[in-house]
Amino acid sequence: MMNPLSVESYLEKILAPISPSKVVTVPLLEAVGMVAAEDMAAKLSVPPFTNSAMDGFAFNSADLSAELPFTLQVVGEVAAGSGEALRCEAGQAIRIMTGAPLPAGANTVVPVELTDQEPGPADLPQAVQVRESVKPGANVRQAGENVQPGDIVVKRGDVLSPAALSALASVGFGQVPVYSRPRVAVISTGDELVPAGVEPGAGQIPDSNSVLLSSLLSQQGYEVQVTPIASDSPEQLLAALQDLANEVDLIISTGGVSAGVYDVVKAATSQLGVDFTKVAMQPGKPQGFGMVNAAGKQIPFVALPGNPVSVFVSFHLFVTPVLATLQGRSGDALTWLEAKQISARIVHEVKSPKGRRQFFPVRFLRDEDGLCCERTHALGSGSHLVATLAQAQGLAIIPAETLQLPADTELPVIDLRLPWF
Ligand SMILES: Nc1nc2c(c(=O)[nH]1)N[C@H]1C(S)=C(S)[C@@H](COP(=O)(O)OP(=O)(O)OC[C@H]3O[C@@H](n4cnc5c(N)ncnc54)[C@H](O)[C@@H]3O)O[C@H]1N2
Ligand code: MOO
Repeated sequence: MMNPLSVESYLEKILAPISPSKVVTVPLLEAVGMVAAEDMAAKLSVPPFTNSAMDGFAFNSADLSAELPFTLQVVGEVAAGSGEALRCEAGQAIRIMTGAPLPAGANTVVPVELTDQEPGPADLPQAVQVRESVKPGANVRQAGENVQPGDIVVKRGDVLSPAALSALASVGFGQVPVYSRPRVAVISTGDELVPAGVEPGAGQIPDSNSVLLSSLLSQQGYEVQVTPIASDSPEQLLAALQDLANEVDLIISTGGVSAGVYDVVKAATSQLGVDFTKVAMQPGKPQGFGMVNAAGKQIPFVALPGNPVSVFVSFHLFVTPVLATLQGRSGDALTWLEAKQISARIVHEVKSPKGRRQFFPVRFLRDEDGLCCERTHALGSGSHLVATLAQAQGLAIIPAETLQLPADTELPVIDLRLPWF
């Protein structure tokens, strides 16, 4: 039997055949969380024109005097949004508002508080007395000092955060080319499952996996299609896959990947080229992945184990990077995962199985020594502990070679409170 793959090797294996989805152009207001499909070069400079950083009076620094106070004659006013061409001659000042274009001849602004004038609404004075010293060029924002036309503001593969979108707006864009957001299908398999809210009969349990996956996906902005529970019949599953391939860009199933007699996903999809592997992790050991040829296209198919905590852990470790790769995100999956890791002290002893990296749900606490965490249930990483997933804020990680750790050990923890994008 093959040795289990490491989490890293498995990730590399499943991401290798995935290429980004098609490019679409969307308005900035619809693009948050999507990934830029092109380098975006500024069309406008920022600032677009030289302007004042303060409400005050603009003048030429040649008029600065070491003798304070000194007086300038006020010859006009310029407010933000004004396109009026004003000129400031020697010995003159122009009243100016924050963001207003600096008049020709002026290169310095004195804030109103450093003059004899009262801040706030007031008639235009005939003269202004400057009472405190001002440096030449003070309070002036030069055109293009942030970026100039042609400067790259967002790179292909960057995730469009609210801040990135505001940057694009500021340099002249109203829309942006992005990789389309994948549509995702979720199939839970198992004859024992009944839909959430339906009273289970003998030997039956509620289907919590499809609720978990579809909610995780919709929380990240994906369009999700949940397929009514497929039975443990391979024919029915194959037919469902063919239908779904027409409508979605990724199919995720849960259950039926292990060594059971009725492991339907394994039985049905091995013939489609889906590869079933053991990964050296706990929970989440049995995993399946393949590019499935259906409806005339190749669709990534992720077959997760049925145990609910295994689904939760596998979603964060594998499905999220698959989705990020489908969306053309730059960089590599291990860096994305590392970006979600913090260090926290575990307040109790932990045990871990040999040869498998353990991921167990924790909640965060704070004590006199700072950030710490504790398991959400005394059974730690048990893959069936779905009811206490409600409290999971992080996934603590125990290295594969570690079997036991004392209380108060610092551990890496995937912080699930942080957004993936
Ligand atoms: N002989 C072996 N047995 C098992 C092995 C093994 O290596 N050898 N691996 C164990 C591990 S580890 C896992 S994980 C599971 C994976 O099992 P399957 O993917 O085949 O999943 P099922 O057998 O269908 O279900 C497992 C478990 O999860 C419950 N389940 C399934 N679907 C749902 C759902 N939608 N909502 C809630 N709960 C669900 C199901 O009732 C089972 O209790 O295999 C071990 N066995
Ligand atoms: O890998 Mo299984 O997910 O340990 O229970």
